[in-house]
Amino acid sequence: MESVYAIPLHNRFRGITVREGVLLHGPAGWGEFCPFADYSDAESAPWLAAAVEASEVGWPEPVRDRVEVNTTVPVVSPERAYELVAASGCRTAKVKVADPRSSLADDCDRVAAVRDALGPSGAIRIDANTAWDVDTAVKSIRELDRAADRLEYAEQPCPSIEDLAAVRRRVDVRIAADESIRRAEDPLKVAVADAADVAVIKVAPLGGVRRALEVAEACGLPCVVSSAVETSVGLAAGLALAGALPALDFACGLGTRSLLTGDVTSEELSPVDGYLPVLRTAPTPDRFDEFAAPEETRKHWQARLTRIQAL
Ligand SMILES: O=C(O)CCC(=O)c1ccccc1C(=O)O
Ligand SMILES: [Mg+2]
Repeated sequence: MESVYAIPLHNRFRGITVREGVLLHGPAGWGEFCPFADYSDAESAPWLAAAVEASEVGWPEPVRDRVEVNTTVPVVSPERAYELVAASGCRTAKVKVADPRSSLADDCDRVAAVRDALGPSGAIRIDANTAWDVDTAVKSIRELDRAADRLEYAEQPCPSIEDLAAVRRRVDVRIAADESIRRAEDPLKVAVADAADVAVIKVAPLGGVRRALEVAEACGLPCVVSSAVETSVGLAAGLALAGALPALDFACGLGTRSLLTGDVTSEELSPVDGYLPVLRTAPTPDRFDEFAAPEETRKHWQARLTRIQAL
């Protein structure tokens, strides 16, 4: 059984305004298949493996029952950033920076507003999604570190591992690797230990909770589990991973439910006081029906699913 959803976002995120995907049901429960539109079939195959693991196999036993999460701040005005962070209840915020629509000065203003909202005990991390070259990264990270009155880490400032390592040698802010791991040809083989202080681990692009646990172990760094902005069905897979990691030293990027205008279930995984429970969720008809995708979208996803199953 399959169900295709289409849920608008509150703000543009990663260039998209509507999140789409398919929910798959099997003997182990519900899984979510939602590679972004620009992902090739080959790159989408691990996303399907993750959804099949969720619905057919299930996940390892967790070692904790709740996970601290960050709130995620898209490219919005400082006023809006302040409101989002204040309303989140989280003590850690991740701020998207280096977007084509915002200058370094805009990013500094947004980060300063987030510091105001969190207070001095909060933690602020930034995510540049590979936007900078080494020199721009060094300059920008130093300025943002000042504007934030200390950054916890800077996520993927540059595209290549070599450039991450070069930036890491020149700034005293921790560096986190995300795209370097999740878009790697063989995530089990990427040596990020000299290039990063933190590994961002995502269930779907790595092919499931078990496979992500292997990648986490192989990289030998403290891990942050992040979402791909899934519904609460997909977020539960991230929570299963965060719940099963032997050590969890940083807040996870799983507080993304609030980026979507709705959910497919009434058992929503929205953080309370900065924490999410390690729970599984199933879609509920009352909520799913509101976001059931139109016919054309359903056909598109059915075709995509069939092609990737045949790989
Ligand atoms: O980590 C978070 O706080 C949210 C997840 C997030 O930022 C993200 C979501 C979808 C695609 C890419 C990314 C990213 O971390 O780059
Ligand atoms: Mg990232």
